[in-house]
Amino acid sequence: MLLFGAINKLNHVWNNTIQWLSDGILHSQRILAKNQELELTNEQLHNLTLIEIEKCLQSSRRTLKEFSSLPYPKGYVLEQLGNRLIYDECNYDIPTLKAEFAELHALLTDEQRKFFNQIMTSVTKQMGGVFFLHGYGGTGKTFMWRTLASALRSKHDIVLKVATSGITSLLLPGCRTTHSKFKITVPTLDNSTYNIDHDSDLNKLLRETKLIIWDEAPMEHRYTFE
Ligand SMILES: Nc1ncnc2c1ncn2[C@@H]1O[C@H](COP(=O)(O)OP(=O)(O)OP(=O)(O)O)[C@@H](O)[C@H]1O
Repeated sequence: MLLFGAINKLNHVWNNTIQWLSDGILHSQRILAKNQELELTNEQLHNLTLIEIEKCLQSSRRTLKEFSSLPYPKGYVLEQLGNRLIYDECNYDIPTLKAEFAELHALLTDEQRKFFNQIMTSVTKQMGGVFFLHGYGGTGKTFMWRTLASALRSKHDIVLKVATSGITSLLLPGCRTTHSKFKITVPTLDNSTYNIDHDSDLNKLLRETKLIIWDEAPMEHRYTFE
């Protein structure tokens, strides 16, 4: 409504809807902080709600600063909010994921189950490793990734899903292209490095990540892996 200028008395609407607008903020902050006992004051809740609105506006290159009758989130809350990338990757509906995992896991074929167990063992024991899963179209690769992702995400673990092409990225929920996610330089040369700052949110996200699922990996130039 803000984007389309559909509200006249912004302040009035804000004051009368804040309790609904802020619904769920505490829940998502508890997930982000990995602390189910976390409590927030009303002021913090209001600020976090404003940050959510600001985030929506910024995705359309707009900002709350354009709306003088609405408060603007305070800086200290912005700092407290933490890493937005990690927040976004943790902000999943856990009961839905658990149900999805139970459904998919029960359907795995013996071959899929073997791969699933192998990859899950490597992740849970933090052994590291690279697994290359290939097969003809329709043999269940995407099905496997969905099972792995729901297994880990339902335990609050971070799984990044990336794909080489934009088309493929649309097939996997929450998926991004590798170039967008990892800031891979274009063109990618033999001496290129990922454009990720040491102290950046993305760096912290990658260090927290348990599994990266890279769809259509053979379509990528070998320099992007190296
Ligand atoms: N174990 C399974 N039980 C039931 N259905 C399955 C199973 N494995 C795969 N499928 C189904 O088979 C269809 C094809 O699987 P999927 O899309 O995962 O294949 P794919 O290998 O990723 O194909 P492509 O390479 O074309 O992307 C999907 O509808 C998927 O839900």
